[in-house]
Amino acid sequence: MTAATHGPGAVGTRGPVKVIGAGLLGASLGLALRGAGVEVQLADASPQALALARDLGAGDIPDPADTAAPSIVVVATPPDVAAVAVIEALRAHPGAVVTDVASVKAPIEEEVLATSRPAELDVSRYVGSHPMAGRERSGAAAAHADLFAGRPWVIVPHAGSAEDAVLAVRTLAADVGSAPVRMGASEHDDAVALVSHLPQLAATLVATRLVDAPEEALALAGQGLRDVTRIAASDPQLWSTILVGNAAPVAAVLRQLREDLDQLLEPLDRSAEHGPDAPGATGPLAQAVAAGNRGVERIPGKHGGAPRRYSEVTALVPDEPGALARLLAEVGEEGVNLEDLHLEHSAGQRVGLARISVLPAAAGPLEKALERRGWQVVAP
Ligand SMILES: NC(=O)c1ccc[n+]([C@@H]2O[C@H](COP(=O)([O-])OP(=O)(O)OC[C@H]3O[C@@H](n4cnc5c(N)ncnc54)[C@H](O)[C@@H]3O)[C@@H](O)[C@H]2O)c1
Ligand SMILES: O=C(O)C(=O)C[C@]1(C(=O)O)C=C[C@@H](O)C=C1
Repeated sequence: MTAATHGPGAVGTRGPVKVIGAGLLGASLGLALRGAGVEVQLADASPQALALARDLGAGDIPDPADTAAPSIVVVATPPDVAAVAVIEALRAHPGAVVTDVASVKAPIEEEVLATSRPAELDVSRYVGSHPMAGRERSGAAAAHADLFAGRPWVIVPHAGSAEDAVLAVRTLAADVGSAPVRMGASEHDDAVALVSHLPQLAATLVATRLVDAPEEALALAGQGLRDVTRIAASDPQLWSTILVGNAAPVAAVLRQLREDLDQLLEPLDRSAEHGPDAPGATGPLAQAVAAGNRGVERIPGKHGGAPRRYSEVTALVPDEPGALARLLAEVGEEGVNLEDLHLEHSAGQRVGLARISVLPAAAGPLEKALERRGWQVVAP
């Protein structure tokens, strides 16, 4: 795995950084910045959330009477309260650059610019942003310092953002291992409707089909179902706020999906009625799957470069404490970089399947090495 930070001394961000909203995103940022030697001040509307983030090492809770002025304030609250928090931060910290990490950008930008009177508030210090990094769990307990490593971080200046403020947010993103990408707010919102909000809803809809499914069917679930439903476990409150914030672009991509669904139903209904050899049934289905092949090929590799295929090495892991940690440690001892990891548990089995993604050249030697070390390696 890639280290999130470059260690103390190699970062450009001048602290302290104040993080408002110490949940998954805020605490992960705090952990990454502190790992890089940057001072982090935490704030949260929930005293318990704040204490948890502090206890996990994401930052300090400064004494208001004795606090150094932050150079950057990062608002990591839910999107519906982000604009108000940005405005309050611009007022409370007149020397600071202020950014937010909310998943939608245009409504927040509009609210900040509309609410602010330029005479009393310097909105040139506000630059919206959005790290394309996260997970299906909320709160500081799910945070980790590597969250941003290798992921795009969208920098979304408004027309009046000062270039030195843009640079400060870019530097912050780069300091936690992200790749900064500059975009306008609407361009960003259209893009995430397709690459983030549509997948969330697709996963949600597929998982919803499981709610009343028979236990016997669920017991057969394999990696395919797990691959497409991981993010269906996301926080309903956060996601409903994201979706209403980006309603028009999300509705537009959902309508396209509905058209695709209707086109799939036609050959299926024909086959169901006239049998699998019915004229005009197989062709459209093959075309639909082939179109998906072309789409998936276009998803960039995890470091934002060209798509790159990894090879999978699959090992059986006994369901006992420490077994997975031992396997991963041994992969490291073999000098192999773990590109990704999926765990599969079969109902009623006392073993799990650990699917380890590695560079293709490393797969064969790793399989042999793991077998030598006593692991049972199975065909992927
Ligand atoms: N979860 C993801 O995968 C992800 C990824 C990228 C960006 N984001 C964005 O990051 C932001 C935070 O998401 P999260 O997943 O960390 O949520 P979270 O629920 O884990 O954390 C949000 C925190 O904000 C606090 N909070 C709420 N209102 C507040 C207020 N008015 N002032 C101060 N604190 C307040 C909450 O108590 C909570 O601790 C959201 O805007 C979200 O759209 C989330
Ligand atoms: O990996 C995940 O769990 C995510 O879904 C993270 C994800 C995404 O869609 O990529 C989700 C929402 C955020 O706004 C940014 C990142």
